[in-house]
Amino acid sequence: MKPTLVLVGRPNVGKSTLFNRLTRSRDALVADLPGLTRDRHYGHGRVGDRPYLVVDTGGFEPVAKDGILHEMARQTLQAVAEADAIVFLVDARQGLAAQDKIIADQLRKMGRPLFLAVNKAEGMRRDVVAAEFYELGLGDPLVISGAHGEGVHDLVELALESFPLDEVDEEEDDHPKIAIVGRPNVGKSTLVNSLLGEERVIAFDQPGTTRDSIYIDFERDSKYYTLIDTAGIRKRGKVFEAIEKFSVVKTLQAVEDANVVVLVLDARQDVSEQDAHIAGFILESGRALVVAVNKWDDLSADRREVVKSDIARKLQFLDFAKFHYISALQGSGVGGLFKSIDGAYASAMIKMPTPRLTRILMEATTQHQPPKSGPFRPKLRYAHQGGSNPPLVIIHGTSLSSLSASYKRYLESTFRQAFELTGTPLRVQFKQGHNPFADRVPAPKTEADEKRAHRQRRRGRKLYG
Ligand SMILES: Nc1nc2c(ncn2[C@@H]2O[C@H](COP(=O)(O)OP(=O)(O)OP(=O)(O)O)[C@@H](O)[C@H]2O)c(=O)[nH]1
Ligand SMILES: Nc1nc2c(ncn2[C@@H]2O[C@H](COP(=O)(O)OP(=O)(O)OP(=O)(O)O)[C@@H](O)[C@H]2O)c(=O)[nH]1
Repeated sequence: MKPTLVLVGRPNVGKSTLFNRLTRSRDALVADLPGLTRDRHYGHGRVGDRPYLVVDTGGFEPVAKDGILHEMARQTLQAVAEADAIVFLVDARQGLAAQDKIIADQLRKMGRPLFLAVNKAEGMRRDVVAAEFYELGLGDPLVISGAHGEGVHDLVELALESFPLDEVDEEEDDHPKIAIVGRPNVGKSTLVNSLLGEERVIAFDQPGTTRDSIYIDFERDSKYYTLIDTAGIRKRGKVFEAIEKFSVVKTLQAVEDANVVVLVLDARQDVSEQDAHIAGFILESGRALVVAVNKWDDLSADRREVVKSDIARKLQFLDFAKFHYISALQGSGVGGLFKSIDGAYASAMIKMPTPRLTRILMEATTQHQPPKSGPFRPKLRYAHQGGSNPPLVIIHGTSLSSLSASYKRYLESTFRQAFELTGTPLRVQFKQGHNPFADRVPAPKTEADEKRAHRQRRRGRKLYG
């Protein structure tokens, strides 16, 4: 599982600036999609060959006793408690604030690995900046500038140092691993009950046994599925109960771990910022997706039309996914949900043979040539599959850097149609072949090579000259 870094600190210390820097490389992947919020709080980061997840906890007001700030503080504390490493940001320019001490006290109690980062320190002397923050008793302050990227790499490397690199899970299961996610109160537990309640649950740990077992295997219509548990689901009598409430960190990790994500929305409420953040994260992760708009029973007929179009507009960037309008409470629409889960899983795991991919590519370029850019026309030579879940198509050729975004989209949708993909993103990558002429006369590398090449040229002249 990827380690999760959680950024905490009082408002305005530079958390979102740092967050953006840490997740920036992935941003390009999902940039400019209509409806996708730019102001995100969850994302993917990578340092060297180490991937990790980042959570920006937003403005943290630890003293709020009730209301929305209190609720935010509660969720922040939970994210912090579940973090693999906490990065606590303070502001070098403002110096040590009273609120920093309150937050530090709370964080210390969590017993998680904790890194104190003194931010906005560009152009300042490290030792001078660090000095006053020793008082927090959190060890050596790490002096950084999120805006300028100074010290950021070292900070992340240090924070991730003690986590083993994820070994790649080679063993491929042949059934979907499903994560059911959504913000608090949309009906996830009710849906889980309607799924598991009537189905044969194959392995289920009874109350009181290990809290770490997060996979629940079940069978439905003679097919196997694994549910990734985000809320510590336990069986009590006839029903299943969630022992924990909504958990950001577990949600993110479940999405990473799943093949297919079921995003649950509440039809009675507008698509919220939190819905959009979770949706954006799912998109970025590349997982297959089915959207379940829940509590549909509670809506009048004309209200339903309004809600449908509103959701479609706001979540336009998820248009590759199937949307289902369900009632978890009444168990209606759940069968259809499973059809889409199966379809999305099959699409996500599809095998695309090189000859077929290349043939589709050739047909596509014959129908529409890639437009010339400058003196060269991009030449697309062949395509092969580079991965699954999401399926990745790698196209090789020359002058590929001048391919336009719209031409890339054309290719993507051609592959998507040819393989009838549903419910999964498809990624297309372009690999520039090397210049074929450069390979003909390899450049001499050593003095001995140079002499050998010289001899060969002379011999060649004698023979043919
Ligand atoms: N000089 C300097 N300014 C910075 C740096 N990082 C962030 N800032 C500035 O600090 C201000 C707050 O930055 P944000 O990233 O929005 O801070 P935040 O902690 O996310 O704030 P909240 O969302 O209110 O919690 C902005 O004006 C940033 O431009 C830095 O490394 N150096
Ligand atoms: N009308 C209606 N109410 C529903 C439906 N599904 C769930 N609810 C109600 O919505 C409320 C929240 O449902 P939960 O299943 O606890 O929601 P959750 O997403 O698991 O909530 P957290 O555990 O807080 O993340 C409960 O009162 C449910 O009875 C539905 O299909 N229709």
